[in-house]
Amino acid sequence: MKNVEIAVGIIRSHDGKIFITQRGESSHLAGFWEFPGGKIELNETPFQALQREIAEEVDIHIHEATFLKTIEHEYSDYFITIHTYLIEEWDGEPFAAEGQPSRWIDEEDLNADEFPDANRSIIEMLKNLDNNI
Ligand SMILES: Nc1nc2c([nH]c(=O)n2[C@H]2C[C@H](O)[C@@H](COP(=O)(O)OP(=O)(O)OP(=O)(O)O)O2)c(=O)[nH]1
Ligand SMILES: [Mg+2]
Repeated sequence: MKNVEIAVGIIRSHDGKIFITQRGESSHLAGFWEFPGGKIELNETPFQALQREIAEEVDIHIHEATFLKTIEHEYSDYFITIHTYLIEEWDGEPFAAEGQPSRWIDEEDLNADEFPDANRSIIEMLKNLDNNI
């Protein structure tokens, strides 16, 4: 089966809100909310892909991000590998640069049912992150 490798950013403000976007009507997994990001291109590191995708999709520039973890998930027709980063510093103001719906959401209100299945363990990890500090 095909393997898709992506990098995504959890863009978190100082007051604990996370910026999420909604997948377009015509896309695969349409209607689900997601963390901005996308596919890693040839000759790109995961962080370079993150920087590029975050600039394209939400128009902010990041100098650094904290790598959280890599998760693997099997959808019915492909495998996905997701490199997850926490972004707490950036230049600019995030907005849905590709016209997709977007919102800031309190971390505790993240609902795994509104995200693709692969995101379930990412959301669990996020909710545990702050309890463990
Ligand atoms: N961006 C993102 N993609 C996710 C998440 N969870 C998840 O299963 N995916 C899947 C959906 C897609 O199969 C794949 C990412 O594809 P994409 O369509 O966003 O890739 P891309 O931004 O490079 O866009 P494109 O050039 O292929 O149109 O990862 C998530 O939280 N964020
Ligand atoms: Mg994308």
